[in-house]
Amino acid sequence: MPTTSLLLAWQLKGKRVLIVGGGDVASGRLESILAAEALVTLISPRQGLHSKTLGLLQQNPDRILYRDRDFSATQDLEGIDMVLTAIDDTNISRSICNLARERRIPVNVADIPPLCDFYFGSQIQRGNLQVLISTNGQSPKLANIIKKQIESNLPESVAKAIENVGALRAKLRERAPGVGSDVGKKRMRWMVDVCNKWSLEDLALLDDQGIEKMLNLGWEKGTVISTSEAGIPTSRFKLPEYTLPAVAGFLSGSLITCLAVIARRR
Ligand SMILES: C[C@@]1(CC(=O)O)C2=NC(=C\c3[nH]c(c(CCC(=O)O)c3CC(=O)O)Cc3[nH]c(c(CC(=O)O)c3CCC(=O)O)/C=C3\N/C(=C\2)[C@@H](CCC(=O)O)[C@]3(C)CC(=O)O)/[C@H]1CCC(=O)O
Ligand SMILES: NC(=O)c1ccc[n+]([C@@H]2O[C@H](COP(=O)([O-])OP(=O)(O)OC[C@H]3O[C@@H](n4cnc5c(N)ncnc54)[C@H](O)[C@@H]3O)[C@@H](O)[C@H]2O)c1
Repeated sequence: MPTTSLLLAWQLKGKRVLIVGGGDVASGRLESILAAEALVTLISPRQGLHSKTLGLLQQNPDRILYRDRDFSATQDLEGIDMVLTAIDDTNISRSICNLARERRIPVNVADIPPLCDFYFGSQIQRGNLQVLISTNGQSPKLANIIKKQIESNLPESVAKAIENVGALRAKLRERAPGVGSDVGKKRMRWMVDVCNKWSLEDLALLDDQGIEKMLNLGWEKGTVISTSEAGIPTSRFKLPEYTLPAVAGFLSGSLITCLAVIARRR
């Protein structure tokens, strides 16, 4: 078995991230870092900025501290929690990496694995769902292809189901607060039962009234109610997505066979 990476969901909100470079790759890094609500320092001469980097700079003037110059010195690393470089000069990248490591600041140098404390991966995002595909540095392009395969198999309802379960959990915590206590154990058991009993499609249909019913009629009595008890239409008898193409395929196949038989008889 290969040595693996530790995959985590890094909470960057309010942390300061330094991005060195403003080209195509840096623009992707910048977009992801802004989505994580980090504070960004971007160092890159204006004339080399990619149009996407420029657009993000213009849209987020309060969240990006922009320096229109090359990376200069150790002062650029003061107060920084994470360093990302995406420049086309390996020697400068190596020296920035060394400076960051001396200060124990995690660093990623795009495309140079030995200079990375962590790798980026191919990402799927659907609302609060994030999936990271990493090939452990072996093949970024395959990571991108695998991402598309996973994406095409994700149910439509997944983002909504996650959002609704998040709302249910928040309401449950208001009703039964406390951490690490017996009520905490009961809460967790009940949430596990809800997620096991209700399908993703059903959870995606849950509304505020349904949540109230689940809590009043279910949680309070130590049980999980059904979708009909919660007053939401059941999705159980929905035809699977592949039904229509399968039926169409079967019918056209039968038609072609019939025509072939008729033609042969003539
Ligand atoms: C996933 C993605 C995320 C992102 O960067 O955001 C990402 N690379 C992407 C694209 C991509 N990169 C390259 C190609 C050309 C095809 C090819 O070479 O295969 C393509 C495809 C394309 O361009 O279409 C070239 C390349 N990349 C690295 C090396 C060096 C080496 O392997 O030694 C070389 C060779 C340089 C050379 O030959 O000179 C290294 C890394 N690239 C990583 C991430 C990390 C490992 C990810 C993993 O574990 O899977 C790692 C280790 C470090 C890092 O940069 O974090 C993003 C796709 C996002 C998406 O679209 O879904
Ligand atoms: N991991 C990946 O997904 C991936 C994919 C393609 C390329 N890359 C690598 O990422 C690097 C950047 O690629 P790109 O296409 O964005 O390059 P690019 O040439 O478009 O952009 C480089 C940027 O860095 C800036 N720059 C150069 N020296 C600088 C310095 N000393 N200080 C601050 N800014 C400086 C330039 O002005 C420019 O904005 C390359 O080394 C490339 O090999 C990585």
